[in-house]
Amino acid sequence: MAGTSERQRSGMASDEKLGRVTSDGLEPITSFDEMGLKDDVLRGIYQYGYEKPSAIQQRAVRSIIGGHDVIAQAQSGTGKTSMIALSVCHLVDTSYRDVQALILCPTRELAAQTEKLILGVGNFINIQVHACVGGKSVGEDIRKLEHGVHVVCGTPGRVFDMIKRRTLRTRAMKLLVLDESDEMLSRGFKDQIYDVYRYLPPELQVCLVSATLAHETLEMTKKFMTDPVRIPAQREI
Ligand SMILES: Nc1ncnc2c1ncn2[C@@H]1O[C@H](COP(=O)(O)OP(=O)(O)OP(=O)(O)O)[C@@H](O)[C@H]1O
Repeated sequence: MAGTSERQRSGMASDEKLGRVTSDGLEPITSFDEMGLKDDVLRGIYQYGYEKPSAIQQRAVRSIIGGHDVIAQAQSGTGKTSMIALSVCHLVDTSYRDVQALILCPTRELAAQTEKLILGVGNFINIQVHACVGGKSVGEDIRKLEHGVHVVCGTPGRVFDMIKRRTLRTRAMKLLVLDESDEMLSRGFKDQIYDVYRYLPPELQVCLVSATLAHETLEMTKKFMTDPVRIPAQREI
């Protein structure tokens, strides 16, 4: 998307292996106030108890909410799920009830945690979110999705099932997040991720969060992303 101008301004380097991917020159933003987040999302963040963004949040949120495709290298426990939650809360327009953001996760637990964080941070924007995961009642998924939600987080198999049934409508989707994509691939979700992707609109922002960037993850970034901004791994939260 508008990634080029940001890169040009900050004089970022390209990385041969990842193509036109950047890393250097993204100044950390050390306060949530400075990120350009909607006021009601900021209120939600502070009410949730966060005072200062973690290292990955300081580096990645601006690019995500600025509409860029982003590759964020982040381990568990670095605040990456909260980063996804607050970015999604900012990007979704809750004045209409279509699914605008889809977050694919490797496990049911991570999908549930993501749902909880979105509801927490989104407390003042009346955001509706549904965790769509295997092992839970299909009837409940259908009921929730037909009632209308802004965000779906889920495991690739169940999400694809809901898309095929046309219960999960993809027409208004503007953001796809692949959380722990290395883990999703190692759990054998590759085909389902590609199946889901084929149903999404072409004008789609894609963010990928992964601790490592394995060969298959790089392949996905090439297929799904345009000029991504890359945020390298950070050591501390
Ligand atoms: N900016 C922040 N300030 C204070 N605590 C935070 C902040 N961001 C995240 N946390 C807390 O740190 C812990 C890990 O955060 P989060 O779940 O967002 O990260 P994660 O990298 O996805 O980790 P995990 O995989 O362990 O859930 C949580 O307890 C969360 O509430």
